[in-house]
Amino acid sequence: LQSHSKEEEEDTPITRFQQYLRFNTAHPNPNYTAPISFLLDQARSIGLTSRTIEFVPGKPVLLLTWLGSNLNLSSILFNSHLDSVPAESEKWIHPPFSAHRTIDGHIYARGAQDDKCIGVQYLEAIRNLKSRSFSPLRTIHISYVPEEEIGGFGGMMKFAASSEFKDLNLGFVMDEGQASPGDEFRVFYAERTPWHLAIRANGMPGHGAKLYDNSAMENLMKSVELISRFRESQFDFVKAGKAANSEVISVNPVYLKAGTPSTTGFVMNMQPSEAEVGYDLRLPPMADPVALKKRIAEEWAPSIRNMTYTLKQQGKLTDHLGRPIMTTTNDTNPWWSIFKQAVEATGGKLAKPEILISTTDSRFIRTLGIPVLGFSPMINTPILVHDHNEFLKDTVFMKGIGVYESVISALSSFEAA
Ligand SMILES: CSCC[C@H](NC=O)C(=O)O
Ligand SMILES: [Zn+2]
Ligand SMILES: [Zn+2]
Repeated sequence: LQSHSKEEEEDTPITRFQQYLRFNTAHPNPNYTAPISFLLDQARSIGLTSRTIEFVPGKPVLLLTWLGSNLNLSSILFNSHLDSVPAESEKWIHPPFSAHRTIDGHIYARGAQDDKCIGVQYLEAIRNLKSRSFSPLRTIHISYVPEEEIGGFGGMMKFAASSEFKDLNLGFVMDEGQASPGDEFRVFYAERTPWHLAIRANGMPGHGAKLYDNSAMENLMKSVELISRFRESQFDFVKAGKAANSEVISVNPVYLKAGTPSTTGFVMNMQPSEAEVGYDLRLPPMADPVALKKRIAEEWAPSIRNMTYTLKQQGKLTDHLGRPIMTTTNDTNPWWSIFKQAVEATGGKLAKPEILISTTDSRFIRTLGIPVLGFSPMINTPILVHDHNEFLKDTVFMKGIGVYESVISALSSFEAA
């Protein structure tokens, strides 16, 4: 593979994307300082004002602004996160922070799709709009937040609850979406509620050779089987084509903890007195959380089998009446119509709006009653979020800039509401 060394010395949207990708912002030790100083340089060269706010020490939020001509109108925000999930370097074909560009234009990096692409595309779109002397009616903000990948609690959760956020007077927000393997752009209007469930079993310990009832392991495994059956029942809806992955409840085991450690591994002739399993659960907006809680208490972790559990809901996805929060995607929401037309004006097509399978920072903004659409303009691209060998093709990245030019100019020119 030949590298594009000559081009990489130049300053182009692609090389700026590569530069941004080379900052290692992966957990557990994301470097936030270097990418923010890079973004500040970009903002200066484009002519955007900037502010850095640290709601949590060492976890900066960067806010860039292009003032509109009518300050009475609500403003619009384009959000992305600075951080990434870890990458297992040795399992990648190109190092995850090299941003290596192959001869056929694939740019490999952790964060290439999730979600450093949009962070740079927003800026490049604005750079182009400015060079065409476009002038926005509404103020345009761009935010770069930390900690999204670990729940947003030290990032967007704090930002969205701040007076600084309130003062932005936002009417509409765009945040990350997901790649589309087909040729229609995907757009997201809601998310699933994430729950972290830990189930513990307690029982009499005993000799490894003895058959007896109600050991911790036996009881935990009973629950694991029950949960697997529930998981299958949900997955069957998906496999039968009756629901999308994001429209059913997912429950996936993420850790198992049991056994009595020894110097060589585990004590083999002891049945332990404690065992634990952890699950990642996701509830679509139409699921009944009360019914699921009942199922957990009565079937998955019943006290009559000496079981206990802890359930942690990762942020609220309901309004003050307990209703799930979804952004309207029909003509009663003018922001939706403008967005849709702006994408179509570039020759693009939008797929049927979806619920996101995972969770993003959008939930903290939707709970404030502000409409948010999740969108990352990547078509004909495999979905590689959190996977090995995450990449984005240069041509796809460049087309996305054009899509945002259309979207940003249309939304910021919207006069009513
Ligand atoms: C528990 S909220 C964590 C947010 C995270 N976001 C991206 O993957 C997710 O797991 O969906
Ligand atoms: Zn993301
Ligand atoms: Zn992610």
